[in-house]
Amino acid sequence: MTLQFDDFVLAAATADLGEEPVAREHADAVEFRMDMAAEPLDALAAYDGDLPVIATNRAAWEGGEADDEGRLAALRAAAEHDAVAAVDVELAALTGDAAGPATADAAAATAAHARDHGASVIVSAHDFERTPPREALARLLERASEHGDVAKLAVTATDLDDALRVLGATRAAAADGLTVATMAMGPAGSHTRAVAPVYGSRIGYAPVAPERATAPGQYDLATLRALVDRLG
Ligand SMILES: O=C1C[C@@](O)(C(=O)O)C[C@@H](O)[C@@H]1O
Repeated sequence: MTLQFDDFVLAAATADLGEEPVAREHADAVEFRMDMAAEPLDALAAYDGDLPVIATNRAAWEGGEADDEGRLAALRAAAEHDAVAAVDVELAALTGDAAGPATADAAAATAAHARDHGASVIVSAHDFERTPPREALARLLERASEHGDVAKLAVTATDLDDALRVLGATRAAAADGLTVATMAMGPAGSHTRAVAPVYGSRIGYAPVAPERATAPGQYDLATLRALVDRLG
């Protein structure tokens, strides 16, 4: 399966691919949080859903639950499944900033392997504490774009000025021709999940049920679908 990201893609974020049938009504894709799943590669092998899968194996150092040991190898194996239309690789892994040069090589090999198997590469950067200054947001989106098909930025808004900065950076990057996915985490940023697509963000993430949120401030899937459709 393929995902182009020419149009907005709403991904049901889940650790359980068994949620796909319920997600289908509202989602365009499933984000499979491999790092939060028990036997993720077995689950992918058994997957027979209709929705394309975005495979994410989020590192513990980037707010996820995966150890570095075997993390990128599992993502490479995931990319070999036909249902996997995109993989998510952390910018800090690709640059070597987080886990060193060996990880940078493995991350680049993972992105290349995904492409060889027809999967797009989403390059992501997260900040679970703050929203960096506007220039830094722009730089992160540019650097992520150099490595991937979609540059994804999820930062934490503590007030409306933070949220506005994320929307401004989204608009500027999209106007420059970058393919971006942006959102502000936390309660002050929730509305950006509905509004950022208006400014050019191409991916939204939402859990099927609010108690299974994969990040702070997410709306549930049906709510985000309704908001995005209404604003779009
Ligand atoms: O990176 C992202 C974005 C996200 O953190 C969010 O804020 O919706 C949710 C994650 O599941 C996904 O991998």
